[in-house]
Amino acid sequence: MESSTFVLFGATGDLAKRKIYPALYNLFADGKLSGPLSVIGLGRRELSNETFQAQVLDSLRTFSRRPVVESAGLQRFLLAFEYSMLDVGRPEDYTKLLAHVQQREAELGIPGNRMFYLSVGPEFFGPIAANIHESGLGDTTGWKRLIIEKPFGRDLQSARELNESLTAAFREEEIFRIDHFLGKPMVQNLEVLKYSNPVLRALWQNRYIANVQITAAETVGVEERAGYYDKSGALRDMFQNHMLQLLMMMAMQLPKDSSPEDVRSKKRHVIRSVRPLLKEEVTQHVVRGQYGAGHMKGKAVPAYLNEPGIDASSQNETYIAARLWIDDPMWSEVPFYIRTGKRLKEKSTRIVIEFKEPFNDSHNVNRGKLTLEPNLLVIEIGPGEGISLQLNTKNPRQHGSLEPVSIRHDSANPDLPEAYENLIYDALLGDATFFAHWEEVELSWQWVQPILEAVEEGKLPLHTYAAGSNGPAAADELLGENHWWLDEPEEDVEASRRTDEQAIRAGA
Ligand SMILES: NC(=O)C1=CN([C@@H]2O[C@H](COP(=O)(O)OP(=O)(O)OC[C@H]3O[C@@H](n4cnc5c(N)ncnc54)[C@H](OP(=O)(O)O)[C@@H]3O)[C@@H](O)[C@H]2O)C=CC1
Ligand SMILES: O=C1O[C@H](COP(=O)(O)O)[C@@H](O)[C@H](O)[C@H]1O
Repeated sequence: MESSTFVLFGATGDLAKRKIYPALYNLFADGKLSGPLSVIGLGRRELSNETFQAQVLDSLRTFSRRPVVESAGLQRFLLAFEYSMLDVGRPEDYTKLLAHVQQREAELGIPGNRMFYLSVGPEFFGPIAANIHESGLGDTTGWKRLIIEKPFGRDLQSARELNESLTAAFREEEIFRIDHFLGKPMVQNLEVLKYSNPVLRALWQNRYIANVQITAAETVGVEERAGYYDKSGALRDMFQNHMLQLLMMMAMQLPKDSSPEDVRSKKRHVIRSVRPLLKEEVTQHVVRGQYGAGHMKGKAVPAYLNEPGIDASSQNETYIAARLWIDDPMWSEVPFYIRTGKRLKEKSTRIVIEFKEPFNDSHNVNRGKLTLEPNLLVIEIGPGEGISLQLNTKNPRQHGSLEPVSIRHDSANPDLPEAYENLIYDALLGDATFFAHWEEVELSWQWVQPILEAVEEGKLPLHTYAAGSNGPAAADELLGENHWWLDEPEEDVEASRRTDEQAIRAGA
Protein backbone atom coordinates (compact mmCIF):
# COMPACT_ATOMS: atom_id res chain seq x y z
CA MET A 1 0.00 0.00 0.00
CA GLU A 2 1.33 3.44 -0.90
CA SER A 3 1.43 5.93 1.95
CA SER A 4 -1.06 8.79 1.92
CA THR A 5 -2.38 11.71 3.94
CA PHE A 6 -5.68 10.95 5.63
CA VAL A 7 -7.65 14.20 5.78
CA LEU A 8 -10.57 13.78 8.17
CA PHE A 9 -13.45 16.27 8.14
CA GLY A 10 -15.48 15.93 11.35
CA ALA A 11 -12.49 14.83 13.46
CA THR A 12 -14.16 15.89 16.70
CA GLY A 13 -17.40 14.03 15.99
CA ASP A 14 -19.00 10.85 17.24
CA LEU A 15 -18.24 8.62 14.27
CA ALA A 16 -14.56 9.57 14.27
CA LYS A 17 -14.31 8.77 17.94
CA ARG A 18 -16.27 5.50 17.93
CA LYS A 19 -15.25 3.99 14.60
CA ILE A 20 -12.58 5.78 12.57
CA TYR A 21 -9.76 6.18 15.12
CA PRO A 22 -10.12 2.64 16.46
CA ALA A 23 -10.17 1.31 12.87
CA LEU A 24 -6.98 3.20 11.98
CA TYR A 25 -5.32 2.03 15.17
CA ASN A 26 -6.24 -1.61 14.63
CA LEU A 27 -4.94 -1.48 11.04
CA PHE A 28 -1.74 0.09 12.34
CA ALA A 29 -1.39 -2.51 15.10
CA ASP A 30 -2.02 -5.30 12.57
CA GLY A 31 0.84 -3.90 10.46
CA LYS A 32 -1.48 -3.11 7.57
CA LEU A 33 -0.57 0.55 7.21
CA SER A 34 2.74 0.64 5.47
CA GLY A 35 4.89 3.75 5.20
CA PRO A 36 4.58 6.90 7.26
CA LEU A 37 1.13 7.64 8.66
CA SER A 38 -0.29 11.16 8.48
CA VAL A 39 -3.76 12.09 9.67
CA ILE A 40 -4.99 15.68 9.61
CA GLY A 41 -8.14 16.13 11.67
CA LEU A 42 -10.51 19.03 10.95
CA GLY A 43 -13.30 20.79 12.80
CA ARG A 44 -14.45 24.26 13.80
CA ARG A 45 -13.34 24.10 17.40
CA GLU A 46 -9.87 25.18 18.41
CA LEU A 47 -7.60 22.32 19.45
CA SER A 48 -3.84 21.97 19.81
CA ASN A 49 -2.22 18.89 18.28
CA GLU A 50 -1.59 17.60 21.81
CA THR A 51 -5.23 17.91 22.87
CA PHE A 52 -6.31 16.27 19.64
CA GLN A 53 -3.91 13.38 20.18
CA ALA A 54 -5.19 12.99 23.74
CA GLN A 55 -8.76 12.77 22.38
CA VAL A 56 -7.69 10.13 19.88
CA LEU A 57 -6.03 8.12 22.67
CA ASP A 58 -9.17 8.40 24.73
CA SER A 59 -11.24 7.03 21.86
CA LEU A 60 -8.84 4.09 21.41
CA ARG A 61 -9.03 3.26 25.09
CA THR A 62 -12.81 3.20 24.95
CA PHE A 63 -13.53 1.67 21.56
CA SER A 64 -10.52 -0.19 20.19
CA ARG A 65 -10.80 -3.90 19.46
CA ARG A 66 -7.11 -4.36 20.17
CA PRO A 67 -5.68 -3.53 23.58
CA VAL A 68 -4.08 -0.12 23.90
CA VAL A 69 -0.83 -0.38 25.79
CA GLU A 70 1.80 2.24 26.36
CA SER A 71 4.53 1.58 23.80
CA ALA A 72 6.76 3.26 21.25
CA GLY A 73 4.34 2.07 18.57
CA LEU A 74 1.39 3.76 20.25
CA GLN A 75 3.37 7.01 20.55
CA ARG A 76 4.33 6.83 16.88
CA PHE A 77 0.68 6.28 15.99
CA LEU A 78 -0.53 9.25 18.04
CA LEU A 79 2.14 11.62 16.74
CA ALA A 80 0.85 11.00 13.22
CA PHE A 81 -2.30 12.97 14.15
CA GLU A 82 -2.35 16.74 13.66
CA TYR A 83 -5.29 19.11 13.82
CA SER A 84 -6.37 22.13 11.77
CA MET A 85 -9.32 24.41 12.35
CA LEU A 86 -11.60 24.49 9.34
CA ASP A 87 -15.12 25.69 8.73
CA VAL A 88 -16.44 23.83 5.72
CA GLY A 89 -17.94 27.00 4.22
CA ARG A 90 -14.74 29.13 4.37
CA PRO A 91 -12.57 28.82 1.23
CA GLU A 92 -9.58 30.40 2.99
CA ASP A 93 -9.52 27.47 5.46
CA TYR A 94 -8.92 25.09 2.54
CA THR A 95 -5.95 27.17 1.40
CA LYS A 96 -4.51 26.80 4.89
CA LEU A 97 -5.28 23.10 4.79
CA LEU A 98 -3.47 22.68 1.46
CA ALA A 99 -0.35 24.23 2.97
CA HIS A 100 -0.63 21.89 5.97
CA VAL A 101 -1.04 18.80 3.77
CA GLN A 102 1.89 19.79 1.57
CA GLN A 103 4.08 20.45 4.60
CA ARG A 104 3.33 16.95 5.99
CA GLU A 105 3.89 15.35 2.59
CA ALA A 106 7.30 17.01 2.36
CA GLU A 107 8.27 16.16 5.97
CA LEU A 108 7.23 12.52 5.69
CA GLY A 109 8.01 11.87 2.04
CA ILE A 110 4.39 11.05 1.18
CA PRO A 111 3.94 10.96 -2.60
CA GLY A 112 0.91 13.26 -2.87
CA ASN A 113 -1.73 10.59 -2.21
CA ARG A 114 -4.72 12.16 -0.44
CA MET A 115 -7.66 10.45 1.19
CA PHE A 116 -10.49 12.84 2.09
CA TYR A 117 -12.90 11.32 4.61
CA LEU A 118 -16.14 13.29 5.11
CA SER A 119 -17.39 12.38 8.58
CA VAL A 120 -19.70 15.39 8.73
CA GLY A 121 -23.37 16.06 8.08
CA PRO A 122 -24.49 15.22 4.52
CA GLU A 123 -25.38 18.86 3.82
CA PHE A 124 -21.62 19.51 3.77
CA PHE A 125 -20.62 16.80 1.27
CA GLY A 126 -21.21 18.92 -1.85
CA PRO A 127 -19.60 22.15 -0.54
CA ILE A 128 -16.54 20.26 0.75
CA ALA A 129 -16.03 18.46 -2.56
CA ALA A 130 -16.30 21.80 -4.40
CA ASN A 131 -13.83 23.48 -2.03
CA ILE A 132 -11.34 20.61 -2.35
CA HIS A 133 -11.51 21.11 -6.09
CA GLU A 134 -11.28 24.91 -6.07
CA SER A 135 -8.54 25.19 -3.43
CA GLY A 136 -6.15 22.96 -5.36
CA LEU A 137 -6.24 20.23 -2.69
CA GLY A 138 -7.43 17.90 -5.41
CA ASP A 139 -4.56 18.76 -7.80
CA THR A 140 -1.96 16.30 -6.74
CA THR A 141 0.72 14.17 -8.27
CA GLY A 142 -0.55 11.09 -6.44
CA TRP A 143 -4.07 9.72 -6.17
CA LYS A 144 -7.00 11.44 -4.51
CA ARG A 145 -10.02 9.65 -3.06
CA LEU A 146 -13.18 10.65 -1.24
CA ILE A 147 -14.87 8.55 1.43
CA ILE A 148 -18.39 9.66 2.27
CA GLU A 149 -20.78 8.50 4.90
CA LYS A 150 -24.49 7.92 4.62
CA PRO A 151 -27.10 9.24 4.23
CA PHE A 152 -26.63 9.65 0.49
CA GLY A 153 -29.64 11.89 -0.18
CA ARG A 154 -33.18 11.83 1.21
CA ASP A 155 -34.85 10.64 -1.95
CA LEU A 156 -34.08 9.99 -5.61
CA GLN A 157 -33.91 13.65 -6.59
CA SER A 158 -31.67 14.81 -3.73
CA ALA A 159 -29.38 11.78 -4.22
CA ARG A 160 -28.97 12.71 -7.89
CA GLU A 161 -28.20 16.32 -6.97
CA LEU A 162 -25.65 15.21 -4.40
CA ASN A 163 -24.01 12.89 -6.87
CA GLU A 164 -23.75 15.67 -9.42
CA SER A 165 -22.02 17.92 -6.91
CA LEU A 166 -19.53 15.18 -6.01
CA THR A 167 -18.76 14.16 -9.55
CA ALA A 168 -17.94 17.78 -10.42
CA ALA A 169 -14.86 17.32 -8.22
CA PHE A 170 -14.18 13.56 -8.12
CA ARG A 171 -14.49 10.77 -10.68
CA GLU A 172 -16.79 7.86 -9.80
CA GLU A 173 -13.78 5.58 -9.26
CA GLU A 174 -12.42 8.08 -6.72
CA ILE A 175 -15.62 8.05 -4.64
CA PHE A 176 -15.97 5.44 -1.89
CA ARG A 177 -19.53 5.44 -0.51
CA ILE A 178 -19.50 3.70 2.85
CA ASP A 179 -22.22 1.25 3.70
CA HIS A 180 -20.81 -0.32 6.82
CA PHE A 181 -22.90 -3.49 6.36
CA LEU A 182 -20.69 -4.23 3.33
CA GLY A 183 -17.69 -4.19 5.65
CA LYS A 184 -19.06 -6.90 7.95
CA PRO A 185 -16.96 -10.06 7.64
CA MET A 186 -19.92 -12.38 7.01
CA VAL A 187 -21.27 -10.11 4.27
CA GLN A 188 -17.85 -10.16 2.66
CA ASN A 189 -17.95 -13.94 2.98
CA LEU A 190 -21.26 -14.37 1.13
CA GLU A 191 -19.80 -14.70 -2.33
CA VAL A 192 -17.34 -17.37 -1.23
CA LEU A 193 -19.99 -19.20 0.74
CA LYS A 194 -22.34 -19.39 -2.23
CA TYR A 195 -19.89 -20.16 -4.95
CA SER A 196 -17.07 -22.10 -3.35
CA ASN A 197 -19.43 -24.75 -2.03
CA PRO A 198 -20.80 -26.85 -4.87
CA VAL A 199 -23.74 -27.98 -2.72
CA LEU A 200 -24.90 -24.44 -2.10
CA ARG A 201 -23.97 -23.28 -5.57
CA ALA A 202 -26.22 -25.93 -7.10
CA LEU A 203 -29.13 -25.01 -4.86
CA TRP A 204 -28.82 -21.22 -5.12
CA GLN A 205 -31.77 -20.66 -7.44
CA ASN A 206 -35.53 -20.58 -7.65
CA ARG A 207 -35.83 -24.27 -8.41
CA TYR A 208 -34.78 -25.11 -4.85
CA ILE A 209 -35.30 -21.98 -2.80
CA ALA A 210 -38.80 -21.28 -1.47
CA ASN A 211 -38.14 -17.83 0.01
CA VAL A 212 -35.40 -15.65 1.43
CA GLN A 213 -35.72 -13.64 4.61
CA ILE A 214 -33.37 -10.78 5.45
CA THR A 215 -33.66 -9.37 8.95
CA ALA A 216 -31.84 -6.58 10.76
CA ALA A 217 -33.48 -6.44 14.17
CA GLU A 218 -32.22 -4.08 16.85
CA THR A 219 -32.98 -3.81 20.53
CA VAL A 220 -31.91 -0.18 20.84
CA GLY A 221 -34.38 2.63 20.44
CA VAL A 222 -33.71 6.02 18.92
CA GLU A 223 -30.90 6.67 21.45
CA GLU A 224 -29.47 10.20 21.29
CA ARG A 225 -30.15 10.60 17.60
CA ALA A 226 -33.69 11.98 17.69
CA GLY A 227 -32.87 15.00 15.48
CA TYR A 228 -31.55 12.80 12.69
CA TYR A 229 -33.73 9.74 13.11
CA ASP A 230 -37.12 11.45 13.34
CA LYS A 231 -36.47 12.89 9.86
CA SER A 232 -35.13 9.64 8.42
CA GLY A 233 -36.95 6.66 9.86
CA ALA A 234 -36.18 3.02 9.19
CA LEU A 235 -36.80 3.37 5.46
CA ARG A 236 -34.06 5.93 4.88
CA ASP A 237 -31.80 4.96 7.79
CA MET A 238 -31.61 1.22 7.09
CA PHE A 239 -33.76 -0.04 4.26
CA GLN A 240 -32.69 2.01 1.24
CA ASN A 241 -29.04 1.35 1.95
CA HIS A 242 -28.08 -1.54 4.24
CA MET A 243 -31.04 -3.84 3.57
CA LEU A 244 -30.99 -3.44 -0.19
CA GLN A 245 -27.23 -3.92 -0.18
CA LEU A 246 -27.71 -7.21 1.70
CA LEU A 247 -30.28 -8.21 -0.91
CA MET A 248 -27.82 -7.46 -3.73
CA MET A 249 -25.02 -9.38 -2.04
CA MET A 250 -27.27 -12.35 -1.37
CA ALA A 251 -28.86 -12.58 -4.80
CA MET A 252 -26.04 -11.62 -7.16
CA GLN A 253 -24.87 -14.15 -9.70
CA LEU A 254 -21.36 -15.53 -9.73
CA PRO A 255 -18.96 -12.76 -10.73
CA LYS A 256 -16.48 -13.88 -13.38
CA ASP A 257 -13.37 -12.68 -11.62
CA SER A 258 -14.39 -11.00 -8.32
CA SER A 259 -13.04 -7.69 -9.60
CA PRO A 260 -14.78 -4.60 -8.16
CA GLU A 261 -16.27 -3.85 -11.59
CA ASP A 262 -17.65 -7.34 -12.00
CA VAL A 263 -19.04 -7.68 -8.47
CA ARG A 264 -20.69 -4.28 -8.69
CA SER A 265 -22.11 -5.01 -12.11
CA LYS A 266 -23.67 -8.25 -10.79
CA LYS A 267 -25.12 -6.29 -7.87
CA ARG A 268 -26.55 -3.69 -10.24
CA HIS A 269 -28.22 -6.45 -12.18
CA VAL A 270 -30.03 -7.57 -9.01
CA ILE A 271 -31.30 -4.16 -7.99
CA ARG A 272 -32.27 -3.33 -11.55
CA SER A 273 -34.30 -6.56 -11.69
CA VAL A 274 -36.26 -5.96 -8.51
CA ARG A 275 -39.87 -5.66 -9.64
CA PRO A 276 -40.87 -1.98 -9.35
CA LEU A 277 -43.58 -1.08 -6.88
CA LEU A 278 -46.55 0.95 -8.00
CA LYS A 279 -47.52 3.60 -5.49
CA GLU A 280 -51.08 2.21 -5.41
CA GLU A 281 -49.74 -1.25 -4.52
CA VAL A 282 -47.34 -0.22 -1.79
CA THR A 283 -49.79 -1.13 0.99
CA GLN A 284 -49.88 -4.75 -0.25
CA HIS A 285 -46.11 -5.17 -0.09
CA VAL A 286 -44.81 -2.88 2.63
CA VAL A 287 -45.56 -2.60 6.35
CA ARG A 288 -44.49 0.35 8.51
CA GLY A 289 -44.40 0.33 12.29
CA GLN A 290 -43.49 2.51 15.24
CA TYR A 291 -42.64 1.16 18.67
CA GLY A 292 -44.97 1.77 21.54
CA ALA A 293 -44.09 1.39 25.20
CA GLY A 294 -43.01 -2.08 26.26
CA HIS A 295 -40.48 -4.16 28.10
CA MET A 296 -36.93 -5.01 27.13
CA LYS A 297 -35.43 -7.76 29.29
CA GLY A 298 -38.01 -7.07 31.96
CA LYS A 299 -37.35 -3.33 32.05
CA ALA A 300 -40.05 -0.86 31.02
CA VAL A 301 -39.08 1.34 28.07
CA PRO A 302 -40.98 4.33 26.70
CA ALA A 303 -42.81 4.57 23.40
CA TYR A 304 -41.02 6.24 20.50
CA LEU A 305 -43.35 9.22 20.88
CA ASN A 306 -42.16 9.71 24.46
CA GLU A 307 -38.44 9.54 23.65
CA PRO A 308 -36.50 12.76 24.30
CA GLY A 309 -36.43 15.01 21.23
CA ILE A 310 -39.20 13.17 19.35
CA ASP A 311 -42.27 15.10 18.27
CA ALA A 312 -45.21 13.66 20.24
CA SER A 313 -47.26 13.39 17.05
CA SER A 314 -44.47 11.97 14.90
CA GLN A 315 -45.56 9.63 12.11
CA ASN A 316 -42.02 8.40 11.59
CA GLU A 317 -41.48 4.64 11.25
CA THR A 318 -39.04 2.71 13.42
CA TYR A 319 -39.82 -0.56 11.61
CA ILE A 320 -40.29 -1.50 8.01
CA ALA A 321 -40.91 -4.80 6.27
CA ALA A 322 -41.31 -5.45 2.56
CA ARG A 323 -41.92 -8.33 0.20
CA LEU A 324 -40.28 -8.12 -3.16
CA TRP A 325 -39.41 -10.15 -6.23
CA ILE A 326 -36.39 -10.24 -8.48
CA ASP A 327 -37.55 -10.66 -12.06
CA ASP A 328 -34.75 -12.68 -13.57
CA PRO A 329 -34.51 -16.37 -14.46
CA MET A 330 -32.51 -17.23 -11.33
CA TRP A 331 -34.99 -15.79 -8.85
CA SER A 332 -38.37 -15.52 -10.52
CA GLU A 333 -41.26 -16.46 -8.21
CA VAL A 334 -39.06 -16.48 -5.08
CA PRO A 335 -40.36 -13.95 -2.55
CA PHE A 336 -37.73 -11.99 -0.65
CA TYR A 337 -38.95 -10.77 2.73
CA ILE A 338 -36.94 -7.95 4.23
CA ARG A 339 -37.44 -6.26 7.59
CA THR A 340 -35.64 -4.00 9.98
CA GLY A 341 -36.66 -2.25 13.15
CA LYS A 342 -35.68 -0.80 16.48
CA ARG A 343 -36.75 -1.89 19.97
CA LEU A 344 -37.35 -5.44 18.81
CA LYS A 345 -37.03 -8.54 20.90
CA GLU A 346 -33.42 -9.32 19.96
CA LYS A 347 -30.42 -7.90 18.16
CA SER A 348 -29.87 -10.02 15.09
CA THR A 349 -28.85 -9.41 11.51
CA ARG A 350 -29.31 -12.58 9.50
CA ILE A 351 -30.32 -14.10 6.22
CA VAL A 352 -32.51 -17.19 6.30
CA ILE A 353 -32.95 -19.24 3.16
CA GLU A 354 -35.88 -21.63 3.21
CA PHE A 355 -35.52 -24.48 0.77
CA LYS A 356 -38.41 -26.02 -1.11
CA GLU A 357 -39.71 -29.48 -0.41
CA PRO A 358 -39.48 -30.79 -3.95
CA PHE A 359 -40.44 -34.39 -3.16
CA ASN A 360 -43.92 -33.88 -1.88
CA ASP A 361 -44.81 -37.36 -3.05
CA SER A 362 -45.89 -40.81 -1.96
CA HIS A 363 -42.41 -41.54 -0.64
CA ASN A 364 -43.00 -39.21 2.27
CA VAL A 365 -46.67 -39.99 2.66
CA ASN A 366 -45.84 -43.69 2.98
CA ARG A 367 -43.45 -42.90 5.77
CA GLY A 368 -46.23 -42.13 8.12
CA LYS A 369 -47.85 -38.92 6.85
CA LEU A 370 -44.97 -36.89 8.14
CA THR A 371 -44.75 -33.18 7.81
CA LEU A 372 -41.21 -32.34 7.00
CA GLU A 373 -39.67 -29.23 8.43
CA PRO A 374 -38.02 -27.26 5.65
CA ASN A 375 -34.26 -27.21 5.25
CA LEU A 376 -33.07 -23.79 6.36
CA LEU A 377 -29.74 -22.18 5.73
CA VAL A 378 -29.11 -19.46 8.28
CA ILE A 379 -26.36 -16.91 7.75
CA GLU A 380 -25.77 -14.91 10.90
CA ILE A 381 -24.15 -11.59 10.15
CA GLY A 382 -24.11 -10.14 13.64
CA PRO A 383 -23.71 -9.86 16.51
CA GLY A 384 -21.41 -12.87 16.31
CA GLU A 385 -21.21 -14.78 13.11
CA GLY A 386 -22.30 -18.23 12.17
CA ILE A 387 -23.74 -20.46 9.51
CA SER A 388 -26.19 -23.22 10.22
CA LEU A 389 -28.13 -25.70 8.18
CA GLN A 390 -31.32 -27.27 9.45
CA LEU A 391 -31.84 -30.84 8.28
CA ASN A 392 -34.39 -33.55 9.07
CA THR A 393 -33.20 -36.71 10.82
CA LYS A 394 -34.84 -39.78 12.26
CA ASN A 395 -35.25 -39.80 15.99
CA PRO A 396 -34.00 -43.25 17.13
CA ARG A 397 -36.08 -43.10 20.33
CA GLN A 398 -39.40 -42.48 18.63
CA HIS A 399 -40.03 -44.99 15.89
CA GLY A 400 -40.48 -43.39 12.53
CA SER A 401 -40.64 -39.80 13.66
CA LEU A 402 -38.46 -37.16 12.12
CA GLU A 403 -36.98 -34.18 13.84
CA PRO A 404 -35.03 -31.20 12.64
CA VAL A 405 -31.40 -30.87 13.70
CA SER A 406 -29.02 -28.06 13.03
CA ILE A 407 -25.46 -28.34 11.79
CA ARG A 408 -23.67 -25.26 12.92
CA HIS A 409 -20.43 -23.47 12.24
CA ASP A 410 -19.78 -20.72 14.71
CA SER A 411 -17.20 -18.28 13.58
CA ALA A 412 -17.63 -15.95 16.54
CA ASN A 413 -14.13 -14.62 16.95
CA PRO A 414 -13.69 -11.57 19.13
CA ASP A 415 -10.61 -10.59 17.21
CA LEU A 416 -12.16 -10.30 13.75
CA PRO A 417 -11.61 -6.95 12.04
CA GLU A 418 -14.54 -4.60 12.32
CA ALA A 419 -16.49 -3.29 9.33
CA TYR A 420 -14.75 0.10 9.41
CA GLU A 421 -11.33 -1.52 9.49
CA ASN A 422 -12.11 -3.60 6.42
CA LEU A 423 -13.56 -0.66 4.55
CA ILE A 424 -10.90 1.93 5.37
CA TYR A 425 -8.22 -0.59 4.46
CA ASP A 426 -9.89 -1.32 1.10
CA ALA A 427 -10.29 2.39 0.36
CA LEU A 428 -6.59 2.98 1.09
CA LEU A 429 -5.80 0.17 -1.34
CA GLY A 430 -8.20 1.66 -3.88
CA ASP A 431 -10.40 -1.45 -3.87
CA ALA A 432 -14.04 -0.40 -4.29
CA THR A 433 -15.60 -3.90 -4.22
CA PHE A 434 -17.39 -3.36 -0.92
CA PHE A 435 -18.48 0.23 -1.51
CA ALA A 436 -21.76 1.28 -3.05
CA HIS A 437 -21.49 2.35 -6.67
CA TRP A 438 -23.58 5.36 -7.66
CA GLU A 439 -25.84 3.27 -9.90
CA GLU A 440 -26.66 0.92 -7.01
CA VAL A 441 -27.55 3.91 -4.88
CA GLU A 442 -29.66 5.48 -7.61
CA LEU A 443 -31.51 2.24 -8.39
CA SER A 444 -32.15 1.68 -4.67
CA TRP A 445 -33.68 5.12 -4.31
CA GLN A 446 -35.67 4.51 -7.47
CA TRP A 447 -37.20 1.38 -5.93
CA VAL A 448 -37.89 3.09 -2.62
CA GLN A 449 -39.34 6.28 -4.12
CA PRO A 450 -43.00 5.07 -4.44
CA ILE A 451 -42.87 4.06 -0.75
CA LEU A 452 -41.64 7.53 0.21
CA GLU A 453 -44.45 9.06 -1.81
CA ALA A 454 -47.10 6.75 -0.38
CA VAL A 455 -45.93 7.69 3.13
CA GLU A 456 -45.96 11.39 2.32
CA GLU A 457 -49.49 11.12 0.96
CA GLY A 458 -50.63 9.26 4.09
CA LYS A 459 -51.42 6.10 2.10
CA LEU A 460 -49.34 3.68 4.12
CA PRO A 461 -50.64 2.83 7.61
CA LEU A 462 -48.34 3.15 10.59
CA HIS A 463 -48.79 0.20 12.96
CA THR A 464 -47.73 0.40 16.57
CA TYR A 465 -45.83 -2.56 18.02
CA ALA A 466 -44.85 -3.11 21.60
CA ALA A 467 -41.19 -2.50 22.39
CA GLY A 468 -39.63 -5.91 23.02
CA SER A 469 -41.90 -7.70 20.54
CA ASN A 470 -41.01 -9.05 17.10
CA GLY A 471 -42.72 -6.15 15.34
CA PRO A 472 -46.23 -5.49 14.08
CA ALA A 473 -48.57 -8.40 13.33
CA ALA A 474 -49.17 -6.89 9.90
CA ALA A 475 -45.61 -7.86 9.00
CA ASP A 476 -46.49 -11.52 9.62
CA GLU A 477 -49.44 -11.22 7.28
CA LEU A 478 -47.13 -9.98 4.55
CA LEU A 479 -45.76 -13.54 4.35
CA GLY A 480 -49.13 -15.19 3.64
CA GLU A 481 -48.76 -18.91 4.31
CA ASN A 482 -45.06 -18.53 5.12
CA HIS A 483 -43.73 -17.16 8.37
CA TRP A 484 -40.65 -15.39 9.66
CA TRP A 485 -38.10 -17.90 10.82
CA LEU A 486 -36.22 -17.94 14.10
CA ASP A 487 -37.98 -15.10 15.90
CA GLU A 488 -37.56 -15.49 19.63
CA PRO A 489 -40.86 -16.16 21.39
CA GLU A 490 -42.43 -13.01 22.71
CA GLU A 491 -43.26 -12.86 26.39
CA ASP A 492 -46.74 -11.60 25.78
CA VAL A 493 -47.51 -12.03 22.14
CA GLU A 494 -51.20 -11.41 22.64
CA ALA A 495 -50.57 -8.09 24.32
CA SER A 496 -48.37 -6.85 21.53
CA ARG A 497 -50.86 -8.06 18.92
CA ARG A 498 -53.60 -6.15 20.68
CA THR A 499 -51.48 -3.03 20.79
CA ASP A 500 -50.90 -3.45 17.12
CA GLU A 501 -54.50 -3.94 16.15
CA GLN A 502 -55.74 -1.02 18.19
CA ALA A 503 -53.13 1.32 17.00
CA ILE A 504 -53.13 1.69 13.27
CA ARG A 505 -52.73 5.39 13.34
CA ALA A 506 -52.43 6.65 9.81
CA GLY A 507 -53.55 6.09 6.28
CA ALA A 508 -55.81 3.46 4.83
N1 LIG B 1 -22.22 8.51 14.44
C1 LIG B 1 -22.54 7.39 13.79
O1 LIG B 1 -22.62 6.30 14.36
C2 LIG B 1 -22.80 7.42 12.33
C3 LIG B 1 -22.66 8.57 11.59
N2 LIG B 1 -22.84 8.57 10.25
C4 LIG B 1 -22.65 9.77 9.44
O2 LIG B 1 -21.35 10.28 9.70
C5 LIG B 1 -21.34 11.68 9.63
C6 LIG B 1 -20.81 12.25 10.95
O3 LIG B 1 -21.66 11.85 11.99
P1 LIG B 1 -21.30 12.11 13.53
O4 LIG B 1 -19.87 11.95 13.78
O5 LIG B 1 -22.26 11.28 14.29
O6 LIG B 1 -21.70 13.64 13.72
P2 LIG B 1 -21.30 14.62 14.92
O7 LIG B 1 -22.38 15.63 14.98
O8 LIG B 1 -20.91 13.88 16.13
O9 LIG B 1 -19.98 15.33 14.38
C7 LIG B 1 -20.01 16.26 13.35
C8 LIG B 1 -18.61 16.72 13.03
O10 LIG B 1 -18.71 17.71 12.03
C9 LIG B 1 -17.97 18.85 12.41
N3 LIG B 1 -18.63 20.03 11.86
C10 LIG B 1 -19.92 20.41 12.01
N4 LIG B 1 -20.13 21.56 11.36
C11 LIG B 1 -18.98 21.89 10.78
C12 LIG B 1 -18.58 22.98 9.96
N5 LIG B 1 -19.42 23.96 9.61
N6 LIG B 1 -17.31 23.03 9.55
C13 LIG B 1 -16.43 22.05 9.89
N7 LIG B 1 -16.74 21.00 10.65
C14 LIG B 1 -18.01 20.92 11.09
C15 LIG B 1 -18.00 18.84 13.92
O11 LIG B 1 -16.87 19.48 14.45
P3 LIG B 1 -16.94 20.91 15.17
O12 LIG B 1 -18.15 20.91 16.03
O13 LIG B 1 -15.64 21.00 15.88
O14 LIG B 1 -17.03 21.87 14.05
C16 LIG B 1 -17.89 17.35 14.21
O15 LIG B 1 -16.54 16.96 14.18
C17 LIG B 1 -22.78 12.09 9.30
O16 LIG B 1 -22.90 12.16 7.91
C18 LIG B 1 -23.59 10.92 9.82
O17 LIG B 1 -24.81 10.81 9.13
C19 LIG B 1 -23.15 7.41 9.58
C20 LIG B 1 -23.32 6.23 10.24
C21 LIG B 1 -23.20 6.14 11.68
O1 LIG C 1 -26.32 2.61 9.97
C1 LIG C 1 -26.94 2.28 10.96
O2 LIG C 1 -26.73 1.06 11.48
C2 LIG C 1 -27.01 0.80 12.84
C3 LIG C 1 -27.01 -0.72 12.98
O3 LIG C 1 -25.75 -1.19 12.65
P1 LIG C 1 -25.13 -2.48 13.34
O4 LIG C 1 -23.80 -2.62 12.71
O5 LIG C 1 -25.11 -2.20 14.82
O6 LIG C 1 -26.06 -3.61 13.05
C4 LIG C 1 -28.33 1.40 13.26
O7 LIG C 1 -28.47 1.27 14.66
C5 LIG C 1 -28.37 2.84 12.90
O8 LIG C 1 -29.66 3.38 13.18
C6 LIG C 1 -28.06 3.07 11.44
O9 LIG C 1 -27.89 4.46 11.19
